[in-house]
Amino acid sequence: MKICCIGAGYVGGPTMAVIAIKCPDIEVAVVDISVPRIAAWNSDQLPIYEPGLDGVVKECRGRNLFFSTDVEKHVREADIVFVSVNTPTKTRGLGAGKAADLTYWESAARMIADVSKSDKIVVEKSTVPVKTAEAIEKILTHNSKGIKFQILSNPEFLAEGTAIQDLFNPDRVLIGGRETPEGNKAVQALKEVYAHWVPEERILTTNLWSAELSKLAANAFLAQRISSVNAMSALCEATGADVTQVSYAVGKDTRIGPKFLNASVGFGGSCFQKDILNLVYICECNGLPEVAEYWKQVIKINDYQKNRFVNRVVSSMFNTVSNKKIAILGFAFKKDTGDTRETPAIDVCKGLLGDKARLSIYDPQVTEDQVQRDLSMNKFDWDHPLHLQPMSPTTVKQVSCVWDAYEATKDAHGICILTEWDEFKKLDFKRIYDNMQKPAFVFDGRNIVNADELREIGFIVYSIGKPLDPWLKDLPAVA
Ligand SMILES: NC(=O)C1=CN([C@@H]2O[C@H](COP(=O)(O)OP(=O)(O)OC[C@H]3O[C@@H](n4cnc5c(N)ncnc54)[C@H](O)[C@@H]3O)[C@@H](O)[C@H]2O)C=CC1
Ligand SMILES: O=C(O)[C@H]1O[C@H](OP(=O)(O)OP(=O)(O)OC[C@H]2O[C@@H](n3ccc(=O)[nH]c3=O)[C@H](O)[C@@H]2O)[C@H](O)[C@@H](O)[C@@H]1O
Repeated sequence: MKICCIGAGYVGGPTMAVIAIKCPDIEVAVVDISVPRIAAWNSDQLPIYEPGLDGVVKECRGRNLFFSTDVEKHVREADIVFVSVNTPTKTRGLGAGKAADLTYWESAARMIADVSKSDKIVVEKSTVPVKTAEAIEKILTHNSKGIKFQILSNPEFLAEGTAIQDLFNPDRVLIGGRETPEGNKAVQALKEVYAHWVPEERILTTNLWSAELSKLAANAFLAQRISSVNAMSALCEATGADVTQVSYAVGKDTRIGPKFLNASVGFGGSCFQKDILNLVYICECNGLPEVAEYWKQVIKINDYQKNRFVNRVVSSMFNTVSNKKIAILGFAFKKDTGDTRETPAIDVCKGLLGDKARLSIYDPQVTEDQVQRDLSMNKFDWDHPLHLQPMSPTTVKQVSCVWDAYEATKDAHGICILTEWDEFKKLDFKRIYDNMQKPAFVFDGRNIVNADELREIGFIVYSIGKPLDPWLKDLPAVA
């Protein structure tokens, strides 16, 4: 059997590498229109940082895993074609700011129809609006020259930073297909691929629309938990409760569970916001404004949390950060990834720059070039293939990036911790304090420092959702 995956990104690359390592009898080709991305997959410096990925790729690359820009050849030869291309939020026209832009999906589908010479199973791996399979089916069958295509929905649930362990040991694999004999056969064929390593009871099969909607629903529920705990964090600060204690107590209820209840400066990542906006749009299109409004609130609270954080920083520092050096520790949207798509750090940095701060940024996995791109890019432009993203000629002058947390914090007035990298927990804060301007502030957007210890050293500390430092008590949290 031959598998081809269109789109060698955060999903396509790791997912196919794991299929290749677990299924030595299957030949897997990952193809992409981006020449540098494929070159990187074929080099020692993979295009994405993901713990454990290097080892998996090294073991099967050149054996039964291939990365190529020859998209048409590999699609033509494949029995199963996964499509894992970008599905960004539309920035123009109908549904702008909400609906999914299916440009890349449609062009992939048309290309599949053009080059195919044998029947194929086409698998939606990208996250798409519910009912997309119907549109894809139409594109394929109207251009098929008699070739038969079966469309399956097989959404991906991996999280970045833990992608390899998530793929090795998934909570579930979801496969949706048409409820016809041909549809069932296609579902069975894909099920057999996963059955190489996933226990049968964890492979769920549903109809197409349930599979498509379950992916949007899962991301909406996960993001909703974070917005719920973040909303509580604001109330904790106002009342003297401690959000970590509240989360622990709430999560002990087995019906709620302990995971995904960490208050933060806000959730980021390429999907939560995009997928919820997409869900909101679908609800509106289906005449369900109340349901749309309900999910919109998850995004609103996330934006509120990021704003609230910036306002805390500015109001604590005598209501101005103009020309003050602020150290930003962490820029990626979470630890163990270099991904900065929709990271809360972008909004926080933009907020501080709006108040004329000077920023010194350190993230162990993010380059200066990436930070500059992110800070000068328009909303949602980041989610297009790299070579199609508009290049901004301007650099943000008040921003510099360094490769060391001590360098970033030297002479700074304040520190904002925006990613929970493990190395930040082990920093020598006494040394940092001695080299900072006084009073020295720490704003912990991830609740990773020991606030009491830092206060002992002399810092004024703000931790999300924790009882406030006396310094902060009478200052307005929201300007
Ligand atoms: N990043 C994540 O953790 C997850 C992402 N998803 C979904 O998976 C999809 C892909 O996401 P990522 O892998 O993060 O995106 P990505 O941007 O890392 O990768 C997408 C790749 O597709 C390529 N591409 C676009 N159009 C193409 C075409 N017509 N032919 C060949 N290649 C093409 C791009 O050059 C790019 O390399 C999205 O729909 C996303 O919502 C789902 C679960 C997890
Ligand atoms: O569709 C997707 O793209 C993926 O989106 C998320 O995965 P990911 O965005 O990679 O990472 P998460 O671990 O979910 O974190 C998302 C954001 O929420 C934040 N977060 C997470 C958990 C928490 O308790 N608090 C919190 O603020 C993280 O710091 C991060 O900014 C989902 O967890 C995956 O199941 C899904 O496949």
